[in-house]
Amino acid sequence: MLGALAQAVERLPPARRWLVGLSGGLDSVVLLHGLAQLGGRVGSPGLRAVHVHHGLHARADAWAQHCQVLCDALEVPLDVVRVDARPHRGQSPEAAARHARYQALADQMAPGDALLTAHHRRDQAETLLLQLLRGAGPAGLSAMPRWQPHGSGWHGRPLLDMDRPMLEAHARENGLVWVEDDSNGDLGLDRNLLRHEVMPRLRQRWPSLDTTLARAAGLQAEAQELLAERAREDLQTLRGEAAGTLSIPAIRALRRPRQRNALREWWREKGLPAPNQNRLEALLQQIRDVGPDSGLLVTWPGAEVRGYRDSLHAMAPLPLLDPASVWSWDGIRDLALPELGITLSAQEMLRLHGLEPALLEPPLTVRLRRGGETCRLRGQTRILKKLFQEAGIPPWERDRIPLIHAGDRLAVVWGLWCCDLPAGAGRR
Ligand SMILES: Nc1ncnc2c1ncn2[C@@H]1O[C@H](COP(=O)(O)OP(=O)(O)OP(=O)(O)O)[C@@H](O)[C@H]1O
Repeated sequence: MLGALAQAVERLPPARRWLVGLSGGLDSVVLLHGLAQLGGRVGSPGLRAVHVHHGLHARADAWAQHCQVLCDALEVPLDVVRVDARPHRGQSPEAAARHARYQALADQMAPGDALLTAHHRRDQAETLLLQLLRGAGPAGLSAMPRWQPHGSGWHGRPLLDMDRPMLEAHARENGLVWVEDDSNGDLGLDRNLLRHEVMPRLRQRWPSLDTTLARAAGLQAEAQELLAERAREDLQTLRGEAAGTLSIPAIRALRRPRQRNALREWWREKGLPAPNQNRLEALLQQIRDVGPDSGLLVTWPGAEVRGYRDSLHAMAPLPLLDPASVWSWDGIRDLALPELGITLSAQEMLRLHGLEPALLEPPLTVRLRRGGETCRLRGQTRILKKLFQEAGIPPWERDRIPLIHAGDRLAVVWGLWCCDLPAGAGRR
């Protein structure tokens, strides 16, 4: 096992430090033990273990304690991180725990760190089958890569080419002790049903099932890489006018499979979840049918796509805002507006607008657009809506732009215009 592990880690990118995700189960105990044994080699990165305490199981404290005993014996530092793994509406408890776990593990990573988990070949085979049963395409059927970017570094799986019996043998030979999670026996969970009932039956007939399925996953990963390459090429020609947008007419000119392929890559690059098949088809239909400015909008959990003029915009769902919101600003200290994703500062005001906010007529208030606002530009009074239209600002952005008022006058449309001020006021 150690020889295979040494080879596997040599194929991983360099790292300053390895953080091992230690559940206390057999797989991660073997991984940590193996890495600790290799640790004496010249040039090995520093080693640290992280145990995520989900607080969900009656024995959760005992698992954390078990990890501590093991790490003390191996002289590997351990961090026990507690997380809130309560599921959101519509989320399964397993998905919530998994999400909280990977977030907590990513939070522990410093630049140059690598997260290592103990997924092995059987996990890979199960993942492929689960994805197949969900109707996944090549991206899902690629299952788990040997490594991928994660947090501020990367996430590697050095046991991915190893069989479970090899890990068990290593544990036996070294007298390792591990904990069993009794939820692993719950056949109500899809993965457990596959693991305990379906795969053993398949393995009787096809003894090298795990290797064969892992090979199929590798072939899918290769096909997916080519699709992603094609998508990246297509995205170059699809770029819309505004940064990060796509041109609707250019998308229309592609055949449907290429449209789908390019859009999936676009969401992936933006870190947004892809929609399910129904939502994707609804979007493609709107792309085909809507005219400019007819309000293309398709939403799904975690993302929304909107059309404005000829461009397609994708974003995380916009939080609802109260148009009556008013913030007061002293024009000196930074004013964070998290609902708008903006922080106002005197320095930024000077940079963007050449204005010293503290010199504006007090009190300074920040408001949102309610309709009917005007701004004097170069001596001419203009309706704000018209200015937004001329500048091509999409409607959903217009309502989120801070409007800084000096007394009762609109003085600054943040990032865009500085409305005419009485001679000399506020300007440096
Ligand atoms: N509580 C935990 N704390 C730290 N690391 C963990 C914890 N649970 C699991 N891990 C790491 O994640 C690996 C996979 O664990 P497990 O198979 O239970 O995950 P899963 O829920 O099936 O999801 P996935 O396989 O997608 O991570 C483990 O081998 C271990 O390295």
